[in-house]
Amino acid sequence: MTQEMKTNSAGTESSQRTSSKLFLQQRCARNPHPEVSRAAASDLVLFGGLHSSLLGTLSWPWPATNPLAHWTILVGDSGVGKTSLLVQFDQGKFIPGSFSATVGIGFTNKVVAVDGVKVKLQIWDTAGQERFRSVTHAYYRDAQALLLLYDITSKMSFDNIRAWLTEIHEYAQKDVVIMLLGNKADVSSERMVRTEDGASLAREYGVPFMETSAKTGMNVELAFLAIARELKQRAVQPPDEPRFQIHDYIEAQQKRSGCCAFI
Ligand SMILES: Nc1nc2c(ncn2[C@@H]2O[C@H](COP(=O)(O)OP(=O)(O)OP(=O)(O)O)[C@@H](O)[C@H]2O)c(=O)[nH]1
Repeated sequence: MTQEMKTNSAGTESSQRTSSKLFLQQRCARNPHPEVSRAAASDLVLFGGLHSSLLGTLSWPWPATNPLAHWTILVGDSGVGKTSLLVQFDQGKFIPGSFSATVGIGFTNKVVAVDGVKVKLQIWDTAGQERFRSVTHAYYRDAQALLLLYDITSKMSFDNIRAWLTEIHEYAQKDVVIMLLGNKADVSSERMVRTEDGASLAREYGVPFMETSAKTGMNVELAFLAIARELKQRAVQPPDEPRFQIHDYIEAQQKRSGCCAFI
């Protein structure tokens, strides 16, 4: 995947992937918290360090963040497949090639239909590298959902999940929807993390879990649709109706497709 892919427009009608430079500027203006300002400032510097050829290909005018969209953030170690998962969901494709880490943060707007109702997701793709961590923290607070990824071929990325969850609990809202995803399930020959271990960790933290493949598309749509459904239900559900159960939904969908969910 090229650097350009990681940082620039994916360019479909219903979605746009962009640098969050403008957003960060807005955020600095309305949030005087020094940590956020520092994070934003450092991100701007990092974006400023990008090749001008890349900046030239960014879409213009810059799309504004959508206040009606549900904020969903992809987090996890560098290289686990966050960008690839988002590209697969947004464009239905996997771009193989050499790995190029995300710089800063970017978002894609995506509209999905849940029971005939349009649900807007603003999906933020964060950089997994440690040096961008303070930037990511600044976004947790506004997140309604977090997709937390590890790579099933990397034991370290799995071992780091506890640290990610600690961070999430520290910085995110208490009622944020969290889903644990074991990505790269297509690479079974190099598997280092058993499916049961992912499921068991998810159970321990009370979050839904499934294995995905950004390459084959396995469970990618299901992961985002389950999130969209949960967020939609939270937004519009009448108090007398039974609460939507994301665990049950995923299990039912998996049974229907004959695949494998571990919740
Ligand atoms: N086989 C396989 N490879 C994958 C999958 N997902 C991602 N990859 C590859 O793994 C590498 C890293 O993927 P990225 O999507 O860039 O990872 P990331 O989590 O966004 O990384 P950062 O931007 O550094 O946080 C790339 O070479 C991808 O092609 C997958 O499901 N299967």
